[in-house]
Amino acid sequence: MGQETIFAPQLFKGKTALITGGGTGIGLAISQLLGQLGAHVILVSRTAETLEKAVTDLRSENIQADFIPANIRKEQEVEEVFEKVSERWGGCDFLINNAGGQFAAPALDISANGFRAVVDLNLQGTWQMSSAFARMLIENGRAGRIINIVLCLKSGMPGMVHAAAARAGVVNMTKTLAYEWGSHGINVNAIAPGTIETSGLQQYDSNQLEQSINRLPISRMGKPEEVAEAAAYLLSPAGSYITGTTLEIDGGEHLMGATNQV
Ligand SMILES: CCCCC/C=C/C(=O)SCCNC(=O)CCNC(=O)[C@H](O)C(C)(C)COP(=O)(O)OP(=O)(O)OC[C@H]1O[C@@H](n2cnc3c(N)ncnc32)[C@H](O)[C@@H]1OP(=O)(O)O
Ligand SMILES: NC(=O)C1=CN([C@@H]2O[C@H](COP(=O)(O)OP(=O)(O)OC[C@H]3O[C@@H](n4cnc5c(N)ncnc54)[C@H](OP(=O)(O)O)[C@@H]3O)[C@@H](O)[C@H]2O)C=CC1
Repeated sequence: MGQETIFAPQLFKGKTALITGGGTGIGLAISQLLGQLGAHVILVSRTAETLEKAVTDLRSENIQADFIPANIRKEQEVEEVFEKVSERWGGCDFLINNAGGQFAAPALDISANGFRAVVDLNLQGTWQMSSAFARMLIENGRAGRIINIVLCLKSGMPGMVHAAAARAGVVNMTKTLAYEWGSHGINVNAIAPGTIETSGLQQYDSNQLEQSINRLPISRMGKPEEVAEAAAYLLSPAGSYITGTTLEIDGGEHLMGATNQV
């Protein structure tokens, strides 16, 4: 069955993709699509039960899927992920840094530790994964691609200052690493989703979500599958000359200016 796609069935045959947060929402849609296009997908997140269920479902569609439970905030666990990937499957070609999130709160209600937690997950975690992935590729003389899933940054994100700061850091990290690692054959890009219909949105006020959706040029929520198609494009041969960019998949939200998230 699988997801509807414009891409050819065996586009990613012979490729291996590691997807953080690959067991839920946007990450699961990316795992599903890359898998159905022939890639071996390796799902990474903290909750083994969620990953196990996702992998069982993917395998039932003849997708080659595996999982490694790990917390991307923990440097040692990240190192172990890549040791396992190298030992068990001889490395991988694509890294999708999708794991992330935050809590909505006015800036004055965010403690130093609250700010640190969000930066640690979204910026430090993404860096640790990217760095370990690039080292593995470069040691093996292998090319690769990285996609960082960020946020639609608009002109600021009232109610999410920690996430806005962390993701802006990832956007600039994307450009900088694209520059530094281009000569190693590693393309680095980001995707900035707008409001995408996943269970991750349950923590937000539904009235506020509705208001922000209503004002969009394309006035509906995005689907995780629409983000997955963009990821497949960037990972495909069509994306071979694209690096350092951030692709907005947001129904035009980036045109709208800031809205309050709390
Ligand atoms: C229009 C809306 C568009 C939205 C677009 C975006 C959508 C998405 O991103 S969907 C993604 C969905 N998933 C998530 O966002 C969940 C992610 N959240 C988390 O995983 C965690 O909350 C965390 C990583 C952000 C923090 O985890 P952890 O380190 O375990 O946090 P602690 O519970 O230990 O707390 C640390 C620190 O933060 C303070 N804190 C936690 N929640 C709040 C809150 N709601 N308001 C204020 N402060 C909060 C907490 O009190 C701790 O601080 P101290 O008390 O000073 O120690
Ligand atoms: N939905 C939306 O509207 C938007 C989402 N995004 C971003 O897209 C990404 C996916 O979000 P979405 O699918 O909606 O929400 P989900 O909550 O389903 O996805 C978050 C994923 O990240 C994983 N994760 C969280 N913390 C860690 C950690 N420390 N180590 C490893 N994995 C972790 C979670 O798994 P586990 O708990 O098992 O660790 C989960 O699978 C996030 O980065 C989110 O911020 C951006 C813009 C809009």
